[in-house]
Amino acid sequence: MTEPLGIRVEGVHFGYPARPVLRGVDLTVAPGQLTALVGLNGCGKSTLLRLAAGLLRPERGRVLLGGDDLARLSRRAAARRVALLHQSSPAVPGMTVRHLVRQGRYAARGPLGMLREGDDPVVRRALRDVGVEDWAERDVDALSGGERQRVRLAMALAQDTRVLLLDEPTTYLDLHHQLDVLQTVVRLREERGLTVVMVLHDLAHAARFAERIVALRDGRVVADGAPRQVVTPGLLADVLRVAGRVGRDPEGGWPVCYPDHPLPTRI
Ligand SMILES: Nc1ncnc2c1ncn2[C@@H]1O[C@H](COP(=O)(O)OP(=O)(O)OP(=O)(O)O)[C@@H](O)[C@H]1O
Repeated sequence: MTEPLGIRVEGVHFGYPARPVLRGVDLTVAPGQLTALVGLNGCGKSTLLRLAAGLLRPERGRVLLGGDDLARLSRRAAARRVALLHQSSPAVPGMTVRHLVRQGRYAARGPLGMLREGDDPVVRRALRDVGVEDWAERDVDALSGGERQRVRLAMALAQDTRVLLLDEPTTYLDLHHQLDVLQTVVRLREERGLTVVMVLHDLAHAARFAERIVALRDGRVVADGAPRQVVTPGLLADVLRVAGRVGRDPEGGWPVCYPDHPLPTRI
């Protein structure tokens, strides 16, 4: 197992034209930590992950991976350290699952774009990690939404990075595969020492699988801590704009939410 890498987001401001999104985000993710990022639609979760992956540059502040400022790393050097599972991506007509997952190896390619020796075992392992090896020769555009989501996760794993950023990894998945994917993430993080940040809309999953929950509102971190401390009726109301109760799982002890009704929201 290689040493896990930590992430530091320092005073980050970012906006799209005419739309400020992040307004001074500070966040330190310890090496090997499994963090869930929660918040309302449009509050900036995906933007924060894109900044942490080096796909966007902060207007102010900086993002460090393992102590190195991402702004000083080339796109390829960053992609060797951090993989991002995007929220969605278009299907590529005629591309097989194996071919798509191999795209995850682009950062590991040599200067002439050739796959280095040893790439295929990484691709095979990624296909196995999410249980899609039997589909390797199928066309991606012939897969269901949930099947495609798992293949996209395999592509991110094929990058073989120490930091994994997952933007809604359970989207399109049935409950069986939601649990399967989240347990796989927990297992890989333990086995390979990955640092994981994942955006989850399901607070029940965040409370059960993450060791830390970070909540964003209006472009700022407004709650940050262990699920047992952070998941409260106040968080439901203030951050997720839902009135509800919070109890405890009788066996696991993690917080369980009983949402009741939505509260007014500006977004
Ligand atoms: N490429 C873009 N150009 C302009 N505005 C954008 C762009 N991408 C996102 N935004 C806007 O920035 C804000 C934050 O978007 P972001 O995707 O980070 O939110 P999010 O918290 O991930 O939302 P969701 O839960 O819906 O995925 C939103 O208001 C969105 O409309």
